[in-house]
Amino acid sequence: MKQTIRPPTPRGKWEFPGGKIESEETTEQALVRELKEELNIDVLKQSPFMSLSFEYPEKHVNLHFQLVTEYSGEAQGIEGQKVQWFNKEALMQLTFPDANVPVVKRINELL
Ligand SMILES: Nc1nc2c([nH]c(=O)n2[C@H]2C[C@H](O)[C@@H](COP(=O)(O)OP(=O)(O)OP(=O)(O)O)O2)c(=O)[nH]1
Ligand SMILES: [Mg+2]
Repeated sequence: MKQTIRPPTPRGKWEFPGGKIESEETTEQALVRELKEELNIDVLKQSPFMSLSFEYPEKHVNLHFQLVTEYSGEAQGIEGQKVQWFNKEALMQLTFPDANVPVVKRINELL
């Protein structure tokens, strides 16, 4: 069974690991950097999974979700955050930020 990892959040909901793309970076480079910084893993293979825009009351976000199919190392919450692997059934029971609803739906359908 395919599993998906999510890291913690200061915002009280489960989130996928990741963060803001810096101005000189591609999406792929940003993911490699963020997963090293947040989980101490090295991403070896990734591909686009879904992109979307969402309006929170306080901000607009453009989110690019990537599917990581190969990595080395063992995921750890090295920034002190809670990290856990969930299978798909457990994933569907979690509470995510509102912007994540379409991606969780697509995980349910495709993975
Ligand atoms: N990482 C992550 N961010 C998400 C998700 N869903 C969602 O709406 N967001 C939003 C929240 C934030 O506005 C933005 C990502 O910010 P972030 O806090 O992860 O950024 P970062 O790692 O660069 O952290 P920082 O240095 O700015 O503290 O995207 C998600 O599943 N994962
Ligand atoms: Mg982050």
